[in-house]
Amino acid sequence: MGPNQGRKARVIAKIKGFTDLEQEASGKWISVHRGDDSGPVTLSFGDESTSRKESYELDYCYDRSEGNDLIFPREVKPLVEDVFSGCNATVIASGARGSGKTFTIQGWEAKPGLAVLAMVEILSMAERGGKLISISCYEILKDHAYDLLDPNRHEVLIPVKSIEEFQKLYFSSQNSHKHLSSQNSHKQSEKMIAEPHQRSHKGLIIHVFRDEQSYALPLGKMNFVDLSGYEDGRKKSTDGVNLQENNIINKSIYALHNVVYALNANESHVPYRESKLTRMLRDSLGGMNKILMITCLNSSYCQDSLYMVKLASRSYKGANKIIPNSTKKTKSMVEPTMLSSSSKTASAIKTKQIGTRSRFLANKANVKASTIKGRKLFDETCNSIKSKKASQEESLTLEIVSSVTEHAKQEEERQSSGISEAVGSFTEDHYPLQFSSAEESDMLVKATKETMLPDKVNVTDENNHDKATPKIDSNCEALSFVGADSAKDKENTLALVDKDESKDELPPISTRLQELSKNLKLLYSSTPSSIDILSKIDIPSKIDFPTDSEVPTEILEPETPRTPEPRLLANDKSDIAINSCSPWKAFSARSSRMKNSLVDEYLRFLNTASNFRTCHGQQKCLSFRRILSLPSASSNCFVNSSIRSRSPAALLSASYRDCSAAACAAITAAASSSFSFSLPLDIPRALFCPILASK
Ligand SMILES: Nc1ncnc2c1ncn2[C@@H]1O[C@H](COP(=O)(O)OP(=O)(O)OP(=O)(O)O)[C@@H](O)[C@H]1O
Repeated sequence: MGPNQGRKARVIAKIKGFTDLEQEASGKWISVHRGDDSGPVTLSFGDESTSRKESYELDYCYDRSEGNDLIFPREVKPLVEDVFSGCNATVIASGARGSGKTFTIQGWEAKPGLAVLAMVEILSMAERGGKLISISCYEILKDHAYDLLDPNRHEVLIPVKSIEEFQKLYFSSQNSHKHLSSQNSHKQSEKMIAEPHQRSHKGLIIHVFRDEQSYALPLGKMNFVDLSGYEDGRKKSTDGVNLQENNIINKSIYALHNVVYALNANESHVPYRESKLTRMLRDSLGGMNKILMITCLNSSYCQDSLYMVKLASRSYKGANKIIPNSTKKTKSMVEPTMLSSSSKTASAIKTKQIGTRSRFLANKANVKASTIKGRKLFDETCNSIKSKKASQEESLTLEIVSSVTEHAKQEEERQSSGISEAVGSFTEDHYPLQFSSAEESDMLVKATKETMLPDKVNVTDENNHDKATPKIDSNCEALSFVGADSAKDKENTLALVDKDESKDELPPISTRLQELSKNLKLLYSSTPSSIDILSKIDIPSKIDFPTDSEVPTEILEPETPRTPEPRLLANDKSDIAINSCSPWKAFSARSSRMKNSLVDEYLRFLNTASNFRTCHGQQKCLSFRRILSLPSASSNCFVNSSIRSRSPAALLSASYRDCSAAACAAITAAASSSFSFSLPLDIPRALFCPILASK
């Protein structure tokens, strides 16, 4: 409804209707001050017992008496229409425990939730337009994604033709998660059964397909996410959910808000990699896609609701980004998890680590500050078990770090190394791989150690280019590693690695970082955003390229560090920096050698993406052209398998987003011949030859 003033996400609240009990027990603690009907609104919280008054601004707030029948036509129906025009839309309900998230998203038969109302609308629109609909449901439990519709947890899309069918699938899937999860292990199964309210994030994806041919490549899709309730970590858990689980749940909530904040603030860096959920939703959150964040608020006094509205308000404003535990200012947001532990061992370890880290940072901050920022040294993963003492020490450390970092920033600006942007944007925005296990992170640390050595990051060495490329990748991955429980330890390890290296009389870290920065810049300069567009280049008119509006903006940005061939970077003479307007033009402007190389690389990629299967396990013929003209084709239709096994479909769409625009252009050009191919992919190089010859 109301204008979003250029922001990507609309952030609203819904105050849960009073139950009889609540009405008796407490007065009205939330007041909504509306200007006009389109918002924004100010929410005031008055807690009579503490005479506390706080106000927060949001796009809009639905009061107790305003239900889904009002919210749907005003907020969700327009998003359904967007989905049919090729956008993805995401509706997220977050809030404290029992604040009405499930009521809002799912509802029940007599009072359907927004997802059900959306499905009714989508089905009737699909019927009118001859479209196909499928759904998939997933659950994120302890940062692992599970498919709720498949007992074997393989990715599955269920075609849906009627609302009855949908309700049967959807409601049973929402109830099936305990059963499904219980298959994990006997032990866990017992636990699940014993805990009737096991907390997990639940998501529904409604995919809209143009026709049968495009099955597996949705025209658009609509996500509904029921985010488990935020819970103050200091409180004794009421449902057996332990502190660690609480932290994981809260971490996803922070991560999602950080992403929404970054999108609303139009930040160049969007921290999608902070949680499994944000990684999964990634292709539905950026670009032209739509987001509706609904913060559900308890109708009677609830401290957790207050935390949630603070988060929502920050996301709304796109200011004061929440980096839990990173500054004194944001400390209140993470206090619950910081202060709740009584583990002395953990405290001692933590204290030691903090000491080491603070000493390290004090010594190295003037050269490492931007890298630290890129790695989110103090994200919520640091809010692990610790004692009060440890948290006090940490806050002291944080103050030190924050001032040192500030100093380092200034220093860094003087040196204009540019490493921050390079590392930051490579690592999180543009690198979709996930590293969640301790082994993976160990490998990454090892890789980082190797790649930090300047003699091993010689991207200009023609002979070594094959070796150099993966090392640069590993380096970026390692630097970006955040989110796993061991992140902090790994960061400390990194610190020690640096320290040890300096003992061996290697060049100082500043020199090495500069070297790395230089190399990253070289990589950047090879990507199409910085390639001169030769306007005179003759583009064959028969080629049917995606229009600029069809091409996601990400494509035009410097993306995955994997794609460019270092050997070519050094030799390609056309590195003249002008922003490109389309991948094709960027590609055309390249030397034939570069084109050849990119095509080779892309073919290699596609040809290794074998065993592509549709949701029903049957190989299908897909129009290559369609894949390309639908760049937003979603990996989320394979959402779970993309997380677990990186299905070729997910890889394919990810590659379209993330590989260099030039490589995409090669494919786009090839697609102009409208050929189709059967998967598993085996694309002969000959397909590209005419295009290369014509250039
Ligand atoms: N708008 C509303 N009007 C009246 N009752 C409501 C409303 N929303 C929720 N409730 C009731 O409040 C209770 C909690 O709601 P719900 O289960 O939707 O909360 P939740 O946030 O999903 O909880 P959890 O965090 O445990 O998943 C339910 O009994 C539900 O029927």
